[in-house]
Amino acid sequence: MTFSSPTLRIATRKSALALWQAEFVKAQLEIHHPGIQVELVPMSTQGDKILDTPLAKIGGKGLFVKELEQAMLEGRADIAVHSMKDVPVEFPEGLELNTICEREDPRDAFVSNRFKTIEELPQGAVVGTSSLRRQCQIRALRPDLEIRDLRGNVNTRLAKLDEGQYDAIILAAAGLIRLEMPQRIASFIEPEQSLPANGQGAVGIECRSDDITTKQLLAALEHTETRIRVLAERAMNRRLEGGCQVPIGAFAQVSGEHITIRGLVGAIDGSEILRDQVQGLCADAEQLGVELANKLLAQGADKILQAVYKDA
Ligand SMILES: NCc1[nH]cc(CCC(=O)O)c1CC(=O)O
Repeated sequence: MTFSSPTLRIATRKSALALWQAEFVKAQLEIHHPGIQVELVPMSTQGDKILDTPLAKIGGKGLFVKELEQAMLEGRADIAVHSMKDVPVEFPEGLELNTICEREDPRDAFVSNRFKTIEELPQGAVVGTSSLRRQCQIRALRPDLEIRDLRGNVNTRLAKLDEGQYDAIILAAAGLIRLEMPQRIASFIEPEQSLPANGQGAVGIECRSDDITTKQLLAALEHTETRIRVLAERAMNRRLEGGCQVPIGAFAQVSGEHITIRGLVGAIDGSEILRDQVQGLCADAEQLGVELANKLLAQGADKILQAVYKDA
């Protein structure tokens, strides 16, 4: 299909990873729709500006997406490309999460210049992560380690590791793979040790609900299996009322018509970790996510989460 319509504008954050994802969507659109004009509209979000405070303390859902959404609502951009992990579960009136692209490796990565795995770290080693989810799972595995806050985009975090501020850091494998730094991954952390965040490794595209032309263009970028998995994971988070800064893991896998979803809620100090899983048909993915959340709530997840929100 060839195009003579106006330029499609992509609102994006300016971090290397955000730009990579926006360029990826641009390239995909150009492959599927020869002749289309696509342009990036880079902007800073609140989450990019506040760099000195742990994310868990700033709170507020959608720290990294609000400015992008404003641009779409005001007609300065047509779509926004997000890491699904950072996208709030609810959308503002007039906007929708239209497309979910194929997922990259969803696992967390152990990154260190001296050690290969968490097990190899010496007693009391310093591990950098600002994610409450990663923090509680690492603490449960290795209570002796010292967890220190680590903010900034992927390159900033790597620079802090290289300066020697940490013995190891934990990052999403997807970011390192996309930024062509897979050699930085000392080892992948399996979901049994660190259950990924909902949506980790997946890219989503948001647009105005009434923009039929754009939606037709985006249809080619949709990846059905990823959508099923991510919607199941997000349904679990939504039921637990978890924003993006919570000690919650959610990870779904699909095999044929069946889906298995694993969920985790942890106390930040790793003293208590609740795990559960559900299985069923892909067609029931979101209901199963809710069911999984209910199982975790029945185990006492609400008590753990209330304590987290109170301390934040
Ligand atoms: N919270 C920041 C963020 N959002 C998405 C990714 C990685 C890429 C992805 O999950 O798609 C990262 C960095 C990280 O967690 O290491």
